[in-house]
Amino acid sequence: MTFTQPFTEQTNLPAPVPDLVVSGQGGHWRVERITDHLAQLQGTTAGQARGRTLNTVFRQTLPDLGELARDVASAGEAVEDVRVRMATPGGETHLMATIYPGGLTEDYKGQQVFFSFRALVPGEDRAPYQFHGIVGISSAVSEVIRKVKLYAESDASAVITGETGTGKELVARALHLESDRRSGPYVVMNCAAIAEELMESELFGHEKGAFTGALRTHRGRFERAHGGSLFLDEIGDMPLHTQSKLLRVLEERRIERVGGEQEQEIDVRVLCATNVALERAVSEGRFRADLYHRIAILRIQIPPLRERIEDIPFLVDHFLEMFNRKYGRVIHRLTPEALQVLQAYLWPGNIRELRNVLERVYVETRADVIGARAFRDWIEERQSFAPGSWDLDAGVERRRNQPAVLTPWTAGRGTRSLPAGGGRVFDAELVPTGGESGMNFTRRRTQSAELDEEEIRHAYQAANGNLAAAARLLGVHRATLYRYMRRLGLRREDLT
Ligand SMILES: Nc1ncnc2c1ncn2[C@@H]1O[C@H](COP(=O)(O)OP(=O)(O)OP(=O)(O)O)[C@@H](O)[C@H]1O
Repeated sequence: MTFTQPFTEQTNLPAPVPDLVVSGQGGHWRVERITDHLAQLQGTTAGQARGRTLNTVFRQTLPDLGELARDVASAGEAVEDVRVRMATPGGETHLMATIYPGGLTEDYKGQQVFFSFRALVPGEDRAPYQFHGIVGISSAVSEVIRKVKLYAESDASAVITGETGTGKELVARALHLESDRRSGPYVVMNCAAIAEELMESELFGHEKGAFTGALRTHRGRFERAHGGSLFLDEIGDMPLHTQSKLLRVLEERRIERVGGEQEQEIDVRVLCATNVALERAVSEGRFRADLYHRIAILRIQIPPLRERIEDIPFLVDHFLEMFNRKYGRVIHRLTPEALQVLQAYLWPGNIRELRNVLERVYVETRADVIGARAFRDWIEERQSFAPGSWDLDAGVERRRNQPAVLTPWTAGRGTRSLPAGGGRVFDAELVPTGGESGMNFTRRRTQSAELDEEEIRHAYQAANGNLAAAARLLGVHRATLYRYMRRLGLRREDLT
């Protein structure tokens, strides 16, 4: 299928010919032109779509088309081959987009942005992204990579947010390696791992005798990162007085060692990561608002692994290759059943946890394929240590028509109460049915784990109409609550 169809009305557009032209200012985009083909994909016609706001024509895309338009308009440069997941009236479709800036609108008040889309070519739909060690197939990973490429050209500070183990440091390193600073040093400092009283000397260095125990002159991380990038991990844990000093350094581009009398110029790009919401820390007075605005000029959000379980098979292959090199053996793959077990887990520790579990199972396995049974001990530990880590729906939903693979050793344990922030213990009762070495299981939902309309309504009202809060009250992930609502045909209006 060729997606792009030339516009008849306009002949002098740069190649490739756009399927969509939007114009706007201040982040509000309207559809100027659209091909019939693309409009039909959204259940409308080109005539009806023209003049409407972008997000009423394209209700749900990942990445968001408006955000792509904004990035391209402000950078003034085209971005090629962005994989876009697009909700359509009949389901969803994946397309490759090229987006390029189109200059000012006729009234000089706004900007135009062009999109051209193409269908994925065979092979492209299954080839994972591999970018400075970042592996994945999901639109979320594609979006992260797109932002890294875009932000690598800037020298502004960036904040990378995401739960623990989602790959924030990997992304920071990729930002450094993609930037003009790649041949300079890349220095890391974890703010949570350094005692408060040592933090300033770690960052800015100290002179000999500056304080008791300062036996030698010490170069700080800023000095060591001169000409390169400094990655400040867990910036949310930085004490307030150090935040003030950091802000001054970022503004003046000069540092002074603790106990020193001379300032020196530094040329460092600061990249930060946090797994706490900095906005909340600002509103609670734990993080300086001015520093927040200074460092959060560019932001990259990495979604948790449970929201992109399609990445799991590719991450598994990536880690198996890594362990094959490390241990000098060859394990080819996981069985589909083993993959299903991994995809049903909520991964509170995200990709780090996945890598660690795989390494343990790798070391314990003598065969060249790893089956579901190999994960038995780990699952048992997880069940007792962190109940609430399994959302069997998450793994099951994308593989409708296949039996869910669960584990016999967890069967019939029922629902327990939750740790803070956790989900339910089991969303299902686990029933062995034979299969791979007796390891195939069908899923049977337990009474207590099933959410019904009344329970959802109750939680929704108790949470004052906030679905995320209602999900927390119910002890399920927000995505799980949405799934239940869809399944029960419930809309928000039905819950009031
Ligand atoms: N997309 C990915 N592809 C391959 N490996 C990944 C990916 N994301 C993370 N990893 C690996 O997972 C592990 C954890 O990643 P990383 O240390 O970057 O996470 P983090 O978000 O910085 O964690 P924390 O918040 O705990 O510091 C690393 O071994 C990293 O290489």
